[in-house]
Amino acid sequence: MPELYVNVSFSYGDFEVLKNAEFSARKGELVSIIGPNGSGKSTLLKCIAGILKPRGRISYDDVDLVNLRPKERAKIVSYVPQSSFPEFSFTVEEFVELGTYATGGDVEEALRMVGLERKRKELITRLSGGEYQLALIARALAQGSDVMLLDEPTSHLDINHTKEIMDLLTRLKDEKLIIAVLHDLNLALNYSDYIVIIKKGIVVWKGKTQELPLEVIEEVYGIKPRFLESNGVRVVLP
Ligand SMILES: Nc1ncnc2c1ncn2[C@@H]1O[C@H](COP(=O)(O)OP(=O)(O)OP(=O)(O)O)[C@@H](O)[C@H]1O
Repeated sequence: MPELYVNVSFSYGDFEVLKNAEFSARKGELVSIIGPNGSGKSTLLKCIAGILKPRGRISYDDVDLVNLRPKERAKIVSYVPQSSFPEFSFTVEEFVELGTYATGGDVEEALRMVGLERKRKELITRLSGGEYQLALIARALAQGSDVMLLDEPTSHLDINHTKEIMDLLTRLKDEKLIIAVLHDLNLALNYSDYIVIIKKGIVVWKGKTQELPLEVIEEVYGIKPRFLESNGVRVVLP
């Protein structure tokens, strides 16, 4: 399976946010990036997406992504930003079509995969938060890229829509590498195959989800959470 390899450093001015942040992941995996607020998770995602230019190496299937032209990179990586209220009154269909600019991807298929076919003529400003998140994912899907990056795809969503998004990502990983920044540790523990934990710009732990020692969570977040474990489901309570 094609592999994404990341080993990057990045500074905003003099402030070094990422320090040789390194991990690798393969197509077919759902990877969660977790860590305390301000640890550099969004910055790492933006580096992989090509929005920020880091020092170091990012490659997919041995293709160097850091120096790839944006249009070429868009064929490999798509990015779903943190959801905020839409600024333009596109219809759902027009909005998803934006994703096809670089790659000529398939709007119909993207709408179908997220279940928004019947809302295609609706203005995105009239969608609910959950539907808008699906539209953002559809726009990224329309790029047809192998790697999909998502920054907090379930923030502001209720448990029903959170499940819908996580189940969707679980289906999508069959044909993609999905990397999501998540704040909710329980989603990370129960949906992802692989976890990358960042603290102060350093990858302090990475590995298969079931191998994550819960003490690492104590160390990283500096608290003593309560842990419950039942039938292979692990839950962390503050
Ligand atoms: N454009 C910017 N200019 C300067 N500093 C920035 C900029 N964007 C982020 N930072 C700083 O870089 C650090 C990492 O930010 P980043 O958003 O990557 O963290 P994060 O782990 O995603 O945080 P959160 O969990 O709170 O969303 C923070 O200290 C933040 O204040």
